[in-house]
Amino acid sequence: MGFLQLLKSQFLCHLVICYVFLVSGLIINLLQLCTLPLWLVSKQLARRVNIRLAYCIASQLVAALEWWSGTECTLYTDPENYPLYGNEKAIVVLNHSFEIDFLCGWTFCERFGVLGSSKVLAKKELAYVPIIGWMWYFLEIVFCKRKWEEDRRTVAQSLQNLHDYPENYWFLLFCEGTRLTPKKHQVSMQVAESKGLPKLKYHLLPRTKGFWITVQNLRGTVAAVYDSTLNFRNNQVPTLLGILNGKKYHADLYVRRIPLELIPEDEAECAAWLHHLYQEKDSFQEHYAKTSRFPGPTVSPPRRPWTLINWLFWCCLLLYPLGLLLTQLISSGSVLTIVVSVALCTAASLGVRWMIGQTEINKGSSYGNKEAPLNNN
Ligand SMILES: CCCCC/C=C\C/C=C\CCCCCCCC(=O)SCCNC(=O)CCNC(=O)[C@H](O)C(C)(C)COP(=O)(O)OP(=O)(O)OC[C@H]1O[C@@H](n2cnc3c(N)ncnc32)[C@H](O)[C@@H]1OP(=O)(O)O
Ligand SMILES: CCCCCCCCCCCCCCCCCC(=O)OC[C@@H](O)COP(=O)(O)O
Repeated sequence: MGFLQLLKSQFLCHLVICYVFLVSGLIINLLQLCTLPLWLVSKQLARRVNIRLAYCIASQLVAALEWWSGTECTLYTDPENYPLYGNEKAIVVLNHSFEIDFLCGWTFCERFGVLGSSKVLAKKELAYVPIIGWMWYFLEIVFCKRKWEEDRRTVAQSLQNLHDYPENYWFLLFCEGTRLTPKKHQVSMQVAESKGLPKLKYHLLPRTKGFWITVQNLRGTVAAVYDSTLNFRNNQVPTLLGILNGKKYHADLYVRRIPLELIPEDEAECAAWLHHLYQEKDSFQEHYAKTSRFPGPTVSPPRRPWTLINWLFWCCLLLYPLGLLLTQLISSGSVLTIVVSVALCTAASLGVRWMIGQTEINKGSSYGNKEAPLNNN
């Protein structure tokens, strides 16, 4: 192990990174709160300001992936469509089997200039995650309870609100609805069987209602669906803790652009279309398992310096006062102050560990474990 790699695995480094993320995140959340009056004056300006503020948070995690861990991202796609990426609004359909799939998604958003405005249909529980969840509130992220009877109205309303969104965005949909586990796969294949649908080897059976309602409500606004299939080289199982430890991964993403007009309007036809899409996605994963690549030509969209610049900015801004505080603390010699400070640091690191836990599959929800979902946690 080289010196740099050893350094990246040190707990002290992780503490510093988490401190910068936590404090800058809370400052940005506060700034976002300050934009509330602006919504009354100019909604579009408030949205544009919030896109930039959100970029300052999300890009720190992207910087950790692309600059700290040095993870590489290769895109397999039709070169004819490449110039459209980032220059139109799109719905992204992605497989949900990796703990950092959302972060790879963000990384591609960053490289095509839509990171700040990127959106997702997310489970409601994530709205309460400090910093990221609070940031999403100001980005008009669409939340669902994964209870259709309640979601059909609220999700449609939130999607309608995006009609006059002033900047291009990618709207991410994990149609599987939950992360893939052997148990959830087994249950979902029983459902597939009961519905007379072909079994999938690498995916859960997609939930079709969220896709249909998204397509219907964003018609006329969004130009295309980007069918995206993600995998990692050499059977890597990437984690956020791995990224924090500086572990390098290699992500491969296969993207097909499907014009929105090609997607059926009728609910049943749209559902059948999505099931067929997942059967195709399954065959792409089979191809990957056999050949270690997706079909078609590759391109590696380059990483941009902005995520690093933003990260270094916050480090410079926040590490100096931390240094001053520590010096004062040690020179004060007060045992009580030192004990309180250590307790605060411990609480903060436990908080960050809890946030990282939100990304871990083994701490995931029980949604999809039973044919009729009983609860969401
Ligand atoms: C590559 C570029 C990437 C770009 C990235 C862009 C943006 C990035 C932005 C942000 C990044 C951060 C990401 C954060 C990630 C957070 C993601 C999540 O939170 S995923 C969870 C929430 N999302 C979803 O669930 C979406 C999919 N779900 C749906 O669409 C659902 O239909 C629903 C709308 C949520 C409603 O769910 P509900 O359970 O109430 O209803 P369903 O219709 O789904 O269920 C009943 C239906 O399903 C059948 N059934 C029962 N059991 C199962 C089972 N185990 N598997 C499959 N199907 C099952 C049941 O028979 C019913 O069938 P029917 O419809 O025929 O009646
Ligand atoms: C700069 C680096 C700083 C690192 C510090 C650590 C920061 C921690 C950040 C935590 C980010 C939290 C964002 C949560 C996104 C999780 C996305 C996700 O994958 O959700 C799962 C759901 O889709 C389905 O849930 P399940 O039903 O599988 O359960």
